[in-house]
Amino acid sequence: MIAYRNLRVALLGAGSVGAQVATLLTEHHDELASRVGAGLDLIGIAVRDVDAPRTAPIDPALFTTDAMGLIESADIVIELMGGIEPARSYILHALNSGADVVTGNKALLAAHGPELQAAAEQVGAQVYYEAAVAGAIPIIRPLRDSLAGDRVKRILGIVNGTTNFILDKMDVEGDTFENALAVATELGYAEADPTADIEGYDAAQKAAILARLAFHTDVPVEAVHREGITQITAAQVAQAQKAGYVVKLLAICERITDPSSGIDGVSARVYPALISRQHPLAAVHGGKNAVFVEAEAAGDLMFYGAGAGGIETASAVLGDVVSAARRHVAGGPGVAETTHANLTILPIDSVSTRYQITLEVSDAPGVLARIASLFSEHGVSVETVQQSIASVESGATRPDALATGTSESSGTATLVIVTHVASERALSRTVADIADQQVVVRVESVLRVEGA
Ligand SMILES: NC(=O)C1=CN([C@@H]2O[C@H](COP(=O)(O)OP(=O)(O)OC[C@H]3O[C@@H](n4cnc5c(N)ncnc54)[C@H](O)[C@@H]3O)[C@@H](O)[C@H]2O)C=CC1
Ligand SMILES: N[C@@H](CC=O)C(=O)O
Ligand code: NA
Repeated sequence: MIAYRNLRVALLGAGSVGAQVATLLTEHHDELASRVGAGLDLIGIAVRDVDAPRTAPIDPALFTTDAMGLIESADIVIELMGGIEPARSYILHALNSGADVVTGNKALLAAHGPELQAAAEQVGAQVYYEAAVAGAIPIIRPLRDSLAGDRVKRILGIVNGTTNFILDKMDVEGDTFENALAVATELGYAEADPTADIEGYDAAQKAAILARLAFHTDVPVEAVHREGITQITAAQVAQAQKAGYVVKLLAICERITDPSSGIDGVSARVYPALISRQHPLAAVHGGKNAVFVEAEAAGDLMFYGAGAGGIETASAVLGDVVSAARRHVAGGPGVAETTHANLTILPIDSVSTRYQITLEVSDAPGVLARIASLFSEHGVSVETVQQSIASVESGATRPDALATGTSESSGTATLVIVTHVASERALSRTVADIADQQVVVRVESVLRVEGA
């Protein structure tokens, strides 16, 4: 039985996600009302242009350009416009007007999360943002609530659908980067400016949000080390495949200790990395996302599903709307988010991981021994070395002459070296010294190997 008055819901933005939220709120009105114990009435949708053509069947009477007026009449405000302003001002206005806020705006949360949380706390309201990380996948609540009694050690996340789609198409179909990006954009995965996806900004925003929840520490998005996928070539993807790896853009949030200073802290970083084809994240194809959480007591957990897409993301938004509505009905404060741990955010130099280094070197006796000695001088232990040798006449490859030092060729060879865990500092010094060697034609790539 529904005893509580109907709750007034305002929606800001009617794009890919907003239009789906409006449709679901309307079509599922009675079902949602019985779950919440109160009707959820969509009272208006703030848009830029009330006459713009819409693909979703939404009552045109709901559209308004008066966002502030709409916010002031609402119990729950759903922000799905994206961007920093006016979204930030609208959300602050909503909180100060006593409304709870639901948003999917990771760019805003990564840049102004602490300000919004403080504003919510001050008035006893709450900001809900399950849609902001990994779309439909429940990951905010699991980190904030389900794992609140555990200690998270590390998160490895595929949190950007666009880049996973591109890398997967290059891996599975041998597609080009450009073509795969065009398809991802057509499917509605990419941000309005896809630079946010392919240069890793979107994943870095999500990493900042995840690290904050996992380690109870504010993590400014500027402190997240970020590398995108634009430097990844078809040749690297093919070589990874041959070696039993797959290239994925990973967001990594980890408790680490700096090997030089001994400072204990948090690393948040985004880069394309190799992971073994045996790792569960290797099976995340297309635009799907997955977040692999390693916790002290729970062990390994993986959260998998649709990280992007209008209707899929609308599911996460509606879940938050129901939570907000239930809190209105039941009363009481919002769920606390703590940042009391206040850990140091460590730079990329403090990280230790495994690496794959690909070199083009002179095909001459003694070269391998020289390269190996440089790794050893810097304390970087080598796990495997593979080589192929380009024939000067044909350009074809033949295996292994360089290892035995028997080649008389004046051509070049490709060396693929995988290290054991080494510090980023030691590795970059090693690579700098290698690049200075006369026998080294070029350092083709240095990729981190994650997931061990
Ligand atoms: N599309 C997706 O798969 C996902 C999107 N998100 C996030 O959800 C939010 C919405 O994303 P989309 O729906 O994809 O974006 P979109 O670009 O399709 O829709 C945004 C809508 O807001 C409108 N808008 C912008 N500024 C406005 C203003 N000042 N007043 C009124 N309307 C305004 C735009 O005209 C547009 O119709 C973003 O923060 C995005 O990062 C999160 C997870 C997945
Ligand atoms: N552009 C993003 C959309 C969801 O956050 C992505 O590709 O994952
Ligand atoms: Na989510």
